[in-house]
Amino acid sequence: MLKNNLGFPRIGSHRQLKKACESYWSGKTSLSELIEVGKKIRIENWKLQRELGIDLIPSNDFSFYDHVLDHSLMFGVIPQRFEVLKHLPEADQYFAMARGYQQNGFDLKAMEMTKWFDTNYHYIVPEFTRFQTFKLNADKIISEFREAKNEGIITKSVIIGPVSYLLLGKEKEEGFDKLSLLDRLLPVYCDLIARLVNEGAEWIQFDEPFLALDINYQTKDALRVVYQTIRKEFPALKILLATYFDGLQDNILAAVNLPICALHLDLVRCPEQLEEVLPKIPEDFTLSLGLIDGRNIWKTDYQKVIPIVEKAIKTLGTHRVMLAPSCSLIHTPCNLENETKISAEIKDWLAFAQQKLIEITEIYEVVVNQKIECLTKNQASIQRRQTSTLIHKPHVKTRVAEVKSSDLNRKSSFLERQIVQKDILNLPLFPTTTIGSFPQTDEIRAIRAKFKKGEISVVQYNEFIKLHTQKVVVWQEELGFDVLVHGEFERNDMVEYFGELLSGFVFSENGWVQSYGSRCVKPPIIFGDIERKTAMTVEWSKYAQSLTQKPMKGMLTGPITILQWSFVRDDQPRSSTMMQIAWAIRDEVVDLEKAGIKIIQIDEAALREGLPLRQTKRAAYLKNAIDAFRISASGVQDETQIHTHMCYSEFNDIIENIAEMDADVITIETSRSQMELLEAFAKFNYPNEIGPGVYDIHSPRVPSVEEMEVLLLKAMEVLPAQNLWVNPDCGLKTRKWPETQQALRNMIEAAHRVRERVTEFA
Ligand SMILES: Nc1nc2c(c(=O)[nH]1)N[C@@H](CNc1ccc(C(=O)N[C@@H](CCC(=O)N[C@@H](CCC(=O)N[C@@H](CCC(=O)O)C(=O)O)C(=O)O)C(=O)O)cc1)CN2
Ligand code: MET
Ligand SMILES: [Zn+2]
Repeated sequence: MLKNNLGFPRIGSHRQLKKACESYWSGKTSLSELIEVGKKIRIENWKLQRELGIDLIPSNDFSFYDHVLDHSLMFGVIPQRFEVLKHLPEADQYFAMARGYQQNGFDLKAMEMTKWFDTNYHYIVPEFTRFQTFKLNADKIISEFREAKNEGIITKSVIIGPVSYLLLGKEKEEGFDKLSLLDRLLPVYCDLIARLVNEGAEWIQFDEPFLALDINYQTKDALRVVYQTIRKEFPALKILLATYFDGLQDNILAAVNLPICALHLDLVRCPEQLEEVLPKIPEDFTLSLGLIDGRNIWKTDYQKVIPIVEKAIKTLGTHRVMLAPSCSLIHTPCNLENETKISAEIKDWLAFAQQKLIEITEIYEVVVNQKIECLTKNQASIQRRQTSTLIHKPHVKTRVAEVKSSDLNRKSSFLERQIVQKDILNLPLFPTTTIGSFPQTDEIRAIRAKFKKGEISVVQYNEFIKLHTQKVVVWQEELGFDVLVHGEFERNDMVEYFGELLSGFVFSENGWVQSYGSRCVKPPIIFGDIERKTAMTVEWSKYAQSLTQKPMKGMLTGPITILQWSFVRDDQPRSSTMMQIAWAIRDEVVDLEKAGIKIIQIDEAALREGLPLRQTKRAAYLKNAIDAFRISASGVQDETQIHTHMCYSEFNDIIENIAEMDADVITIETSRSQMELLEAFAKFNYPNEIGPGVYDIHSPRVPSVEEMEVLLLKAMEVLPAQNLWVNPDCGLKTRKWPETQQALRNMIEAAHRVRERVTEFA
């Protein structure tokens, strides 16, 4: 029974990779220093996994920015516009594709970025053209394989399977289907495999997560062709095909009929599938049981898992079963041992990536070597959690249980509210605003770190934050914004900040998880019933409003997003936890209104991401999610304008649900995709107001006045001008000040130009 790992966090246990990348980008360190940091992380990870007893240790799970972009480079899928950078070191071309490039007279937009399935990880979307060609560049994967081999480890290279790689991409021209590129891509995969086999590879892991999604017969056919071809060319190769994030369901036959050696199943997301898959598994086929949750941080209950392992063994025999995490461990933090502040009682309930690998070994020991003490120890923890007095608060549960329909509805319809709001707010056509945060400078982070360490007092810290808030308010007024924000300088992260103020959460010091590129998050851990202890944002919003006559937006994170970006307790339905958060946010919204705040934004950046991958589960999720948002937003008078914000939202398929949220204004991501999304809003006759992002804030590139004007004109073609707002795609916390100032100045100018045009027409 092999112990199989699908992927290990690559950022380093103390975010070494983040620091090294950012330092290289800012010109402070050399490329060779960056490469060295990467190498060190990889070698540490491999050695660690070997020490922990993992048999199938992954390689090529490392990436300097994103593993999908690595594949695009590996296959020469480089958009034409980056050709002009051919003279640069490959690393710089790579980072240019990820981040855009605005130097030395060049001005290249970054490639699109989107969510990796239902996670908070973002990948760079491959861009395919009709006549797309592929050319192998296997340097990275081969050199990583060799690196590990030098350490005496024959790794299992991890690659995205050809079908999933194509499906992850986007057709940049009309009139072709990306799957039709398979004929040209497959030979290049075969060349790649040949190279790996030549180096001594035994196992290769092909990730085909789409097999766990709703796919059509063409896709199943493509999978068949791919793996038959590979099998034919490499009869001795051990192909492990990994699926994750959901169950195979109607794709079971398609999967088990593939000529592969091993199939990995996510038995955390879909434990039911085992029953159906087991009898269909062909002879000599190994099953990798994904039993350790790669998407959460709770200790595995061995008593629940071991019978599953035994069942698989009974049908297949020990040698045809593997133990594994449910998916790659990049979605969990590295090491619980680095936590010093989580109370001993709660720490006892948790497992981070490293501990999850230990769990695999322990389960193996219990099953194979009857090492019962591992089980006994595990059961004691599980029981301590179940009986802990920290978790349950009856009054919270009661409040959530007693929802009335009036709790879910604003007092009047949108059209009625719009009239009173227009009257009170008196905003011009195309009102300008931003999404909330302004640059979180190193200075601000350093001061917060000092405050957290107790080196400065709360008074000193608050004075410092107030000063920055005041500066940004003055600056927005000077620039001519219509609706202002306070900048969110007091927040470490839009979810962690609220978690810290609510009960039922704990926090790690080092529990970082990669979100995109060098950006990481430290998801709070929800262990118990959630309650608002005191007002969370009112003082900051009141202070910011006191500095200006213009409306100051109150800024909150919504229940869906707080849930989605936390590690959520697994002892009650997620929807119950979401409703508890919804009530806490509602109380805050009402308090903001009482404090004189006229516009309140409730960010639901993660609404789309939380959407189940399988169609059949979507309606139930959406019902709960929309209810939760409505509970949080409906406590106010008609006069109070509720905004919501979503980023990276491919929500063509859920536009009706977005309308049901009934936010007075929604701001959304659209700039990287050139307003493509708006057609969905137009087709649906979306009734409420919309701010389509015209400035892509995920890139340091400064957009010109003209290009934002063009985007606004495009928006006007499909949506009524009186419903349009002008704003960036998302918050500005990750940006630097100079580019932010320039870009926003251009944005305001673009809004003015469009206003003039419209008045000329009128
Ligand atoms: N949770 C979440 N998910 C999200 C987003 C988001 O904003 N939050 N946005 C979307 C895009 N994803 C993003 C993810 C992370 C960041 C981001 O900026 N992360 C920061 C960390 C934010 C943070 O927690 N900051 C803390 C800790 C900062 C820190 O690194 N402190 C230093 C100490 C500082 C010093 O002494 O100088 C350290 O610990 O080493 C703070 O400000 O207090 C980063 O990677 O740099 C942005 C967008 C989608 N998903
Ligand atoms: N209000 C938040 C901000 O501006 C919304 C971000 S969505 C990831 O940073
Ligand atoms: Zn956003």
